[in-house]
Amino acid sequence: MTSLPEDFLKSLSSLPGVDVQAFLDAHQQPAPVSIRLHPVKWKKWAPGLKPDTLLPIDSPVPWSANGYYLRERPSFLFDPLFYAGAYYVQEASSMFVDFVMKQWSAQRRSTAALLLDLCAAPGGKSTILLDHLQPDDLLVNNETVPQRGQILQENLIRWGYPQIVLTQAEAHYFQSLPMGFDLILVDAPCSGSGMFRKDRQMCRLWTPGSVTACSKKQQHLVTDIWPALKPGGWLIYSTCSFSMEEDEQVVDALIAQTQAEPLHLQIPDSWGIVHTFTPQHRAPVYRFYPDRLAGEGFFLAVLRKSDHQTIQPRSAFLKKHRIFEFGQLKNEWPEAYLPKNADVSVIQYEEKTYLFPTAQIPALHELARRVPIRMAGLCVGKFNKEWIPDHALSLQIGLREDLPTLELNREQALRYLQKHSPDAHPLTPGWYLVTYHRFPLGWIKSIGHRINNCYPAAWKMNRTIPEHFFQ
Ligand SMILES: C[S@@+](CC[C@H](N)C(=O)[O-])C[C@H]1O[C@@H](n2cnc3c(N)ncnc32)[C@H](O)[C@@H]1O
Repeated sequence: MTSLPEDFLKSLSSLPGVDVQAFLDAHQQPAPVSIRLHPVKWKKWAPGLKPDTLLPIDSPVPWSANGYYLRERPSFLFDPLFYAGAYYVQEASSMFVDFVMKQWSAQRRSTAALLLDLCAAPGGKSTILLDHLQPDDLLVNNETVPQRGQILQENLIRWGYPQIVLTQAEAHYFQSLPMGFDLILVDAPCSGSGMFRKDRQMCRLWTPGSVTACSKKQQHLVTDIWPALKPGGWLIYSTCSFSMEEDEQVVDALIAQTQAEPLHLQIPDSWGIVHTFTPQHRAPVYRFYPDRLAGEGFFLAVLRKSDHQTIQPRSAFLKKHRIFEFGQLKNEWPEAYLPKNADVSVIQYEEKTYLFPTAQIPALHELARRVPIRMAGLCVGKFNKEWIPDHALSLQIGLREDLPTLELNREQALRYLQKHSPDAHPLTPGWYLVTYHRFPLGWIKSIGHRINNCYPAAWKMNRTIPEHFFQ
């Protein structure tokens, strides 16, 4: 039995569109399990393979092109496909961002769009935004908590798109950028009531005080980031809280301060999403209740900056040297691994070489003087007489399909992820891609009599693999 916090129960009947008894009943049911498949990797590496031959797929998530409910919860941590970035384990309601991105893509005007995920870790919604990018677009993924930034980095490397920058900055840092963002997602830190069913810990942590504190922080986040939005740009605001203080009231406060234009989304009634309005400005907003649909608690609103508003970059102390130093564009292209592609350029920092969208190099120059950057682009490796491939290159969506490969079964793949060297017949010296059901997992290097496992030590799977995985 999940018992919900008493103060939360008192506020329950005042929530828009809630059916209190059905809501409480739903909290005694298990949360559905869902994943989002990688749209590029399945087509590229396993074009003839049906995902349901490898995963217990049940039915599609109605509002997401690649989202599926599963019949049961597999041991994701012991599934090599998870490490290959073949899918992302994601709660179904939050996949609604996929639907919103489809609407944004249909009306976008910029050819090289700049997007910001302000509160990005662990990266679930960043992977949704990435699935909607054109080759010349760039997604800036921001996270202020360093340890969470590390997880974000790993998840984005696994997803394999080069159009990324990872930053670690408070929202106001972005106000001095001259170019502005075409789309900003603020998936705000919140009191987490929407996760009560999925994560019982949230019931213990929730207090009325946490709602008030989160509401204050959320209002700061949206008002601080609003100036960085281009005229005509969209701001998607979302939380996994049911409390109006964190949802409707934040939207109303932003509209009062900025004349933001709320956007209406056309959604079928059959999806079970509650379409309601904010009390003050009557802005359309979308609520997800676990008794009305197969998903957890979620709230979302979309606000547009009017075309008449201008972007006035706040003056900032610009660093004479870039905060983030990256080198000149390199001529060396890792042709042995990636077909040459004019959409992507090769930049260098800290001895390593990264792929980065060519059209966004000027934006990277601007960012680098204002915002602390953790990573820009996807690492391909080091050029030292020959290419020494980086782990991130093996997970890249653009990787060549004709590379020397060693295909592993599940037991061998799990042992590879634990950094054991594969037992294989002697291989001709050189680099090999290690695959599982053809999905790349990483590199090995044969030096003739021995095979070196090049999976990153920091990513090593340390858990003991239960015996039944090997039967
Ligand atoms: C709800 S989570 C984001 C989940 C993420 N969008 C996803 O889909 O995987 C909110 C994140 O905001 C981060 N955060 C907290 N304070 C922040 C701030 N001032 N600016 C940006 N992010 C912040 C938290 O550390 C947390 O990782």
